[in-house]
Amino acid sequence: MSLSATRQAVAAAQRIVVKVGSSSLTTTEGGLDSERLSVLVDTVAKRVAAGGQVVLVSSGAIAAGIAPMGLRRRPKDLATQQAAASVGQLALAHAYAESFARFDLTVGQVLLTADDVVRRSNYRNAQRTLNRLLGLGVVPVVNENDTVATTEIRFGDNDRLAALVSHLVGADALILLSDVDALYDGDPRKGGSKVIREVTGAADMAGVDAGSSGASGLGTGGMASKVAAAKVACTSGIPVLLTSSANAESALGAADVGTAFAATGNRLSARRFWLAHAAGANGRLWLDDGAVAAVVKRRRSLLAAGITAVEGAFDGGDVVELLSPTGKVVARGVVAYDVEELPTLIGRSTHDLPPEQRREVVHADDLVPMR
Ligand SMILES: Nc1ncnc2c1ncn2[C@@H]1O[C@H](COP(=O)(O)OP(=O)(O)O)[C@@H](O)[C@H]1O
Ligand SMILES: N[C@@H](CCC(=O)OP(=O)(O)O)C(=O)O
Repeated sequence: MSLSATRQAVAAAQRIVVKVGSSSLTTTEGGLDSERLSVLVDTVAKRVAAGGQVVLVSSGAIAAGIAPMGLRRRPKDLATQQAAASVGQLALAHAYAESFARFDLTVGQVLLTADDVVRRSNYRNAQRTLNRLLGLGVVPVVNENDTVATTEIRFGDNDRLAALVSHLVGADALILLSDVDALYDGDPRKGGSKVIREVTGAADMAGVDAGSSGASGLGTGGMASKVAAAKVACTSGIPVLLTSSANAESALGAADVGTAFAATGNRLSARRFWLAHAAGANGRLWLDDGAVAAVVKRRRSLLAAGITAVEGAFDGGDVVELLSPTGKVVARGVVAYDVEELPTLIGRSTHDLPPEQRREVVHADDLVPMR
């Protein structure tokens, strides 16, 4: 069987982000499964020994804290989740350090909050640290900084975090390891679903039901968050392989398992990636069809004439979403006006406006179309 170009790219990747979910590292009673963890470490160490650089984005802090804290199930309230993560992250980092030491490999713990990638200055800081760790031959083990992240500033799921980290480190591939061997057209727990081997564009995803965030017992993200994360990575030029942690050896070897998502877009600059995926949007601009075509197809700046409505609380310099007449987010960009200024300008052509208000509402350089 000849491998698709995506799988060949994953197999040949030099710098790889591997994301592993809680369900792959912990027992159903809620404690670390050291045996499965060490099998994963064996596989990662093998790839490093072969000259690869691996960033491990590992979930499992909350789940690993359940048993040591004497809890019987995953806590539902944020404070207890954070307490569990505080206990569990220590156990997780310790287990990785011990396990990688079998191969004389050092691990470095990197705990990130959403702010660390949403704010541009923090983004560059995290980028520098991760690059330095990799350059020094250390295996970075990344997780969300659960103990301090509040509901408002959470990534919420590590699949998204892994996609953002992939871009941050300029990864050649992202491997998402879960408890299911591939993406199916419906939840495989229900039976009768068909496996999807390759995703090369939106057409391959038509009719796929990945659930909302229907996670299994210990995870949080579910398949929908993996699909969303795969989209973030591959539309930014990074191919993705999704499979089970039981298939990790093949995933990091011949890449002949699971579902492969082809890189559909080009690598974005740090600024454009931040604009497209990381920055929080403070408002929404509704566009007419002509403006959608100008912005998305012809890559023009957005002018006041093509805007039909404005929502949100934003100042000039904030990030906003640009919506089509049907409400689809077609682009994101940095708006040049405060929200109060726009209502009197929208729908009017530039030459009808006073000279000081003739500048573009979103300049083409500050605008990224979304697929
Ligand atoms: N279309 C689908 N294809 C594959 N798995 C699906 C699909 N829809 C829902 N799922 C479920 O999503 C689960 C994986 O998500 P999750 O439990 O969050 O994993 P992890 O802890 O590895 O992040 C699988 O166990 C599977 O039952
Ligand atoms: N940061 C959390 C995990 C969040 C998460 O996305 O979990 P999962 O769906 O298992 O990848 C933790 O370490 O428990």
